Amino acid sequence: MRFHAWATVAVVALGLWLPLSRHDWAVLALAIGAVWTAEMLNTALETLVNLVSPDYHPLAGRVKDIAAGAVLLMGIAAAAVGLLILGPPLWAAVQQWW
Ligand SMILES: Nc1ncnc2c1ncn2[C@@H]1O[C@H](COP(=O)(O)OP(=O)(O)OP(=O)(O)O)[C@@H](O)[C@H]1O
Repeated sequence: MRFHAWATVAVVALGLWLPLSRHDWAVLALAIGAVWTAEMLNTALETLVNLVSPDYHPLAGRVKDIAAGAVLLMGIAAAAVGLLILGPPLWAAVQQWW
C-alpha cells in the first residue's frame, strides 16, 4: 500500500510536470485506479481468508497467492502504461537539458 502511494505521487507529479494530453491522463487515472482496486481486493480477500481459515489450509494459501498474483499482474501492466505514456515526454525533457 505504501509503495503504491509513493508510486501514485511520483506518477502524478511527473504527469503535472510533463506535457500530457487529456487522453494520457485518462489512461494514467485508469491504471492508477486499477492498481489500487486490485490492492484493496487483495487486502479484503486476505482479511476474509484469515477470518474463515485462521489455521493452515492449502486452499487458504492458494486464495492468498492468486490474489497477490493479481496485484502483481496489475502492477506490471500499470508500469508498462506508465512507461509508454511518461517515457517519451520524459526522454524528450532529458534530451533538452543535455
Ligand atoms: N491460512 C493459511 N493457510 C495456508 N497458507 C497460508 C495461510 N495464510 C497465509 N498462507 C501463505 O503465506 C503467504 C503469506 O500470507 P500473508 O497472510 O502474510 O499474506 P501477505 O500477502 O504476505 O500479506 P501482506 O499483504 O499483509 O504482506 C500466502 O501467500 C500463502 O501462501
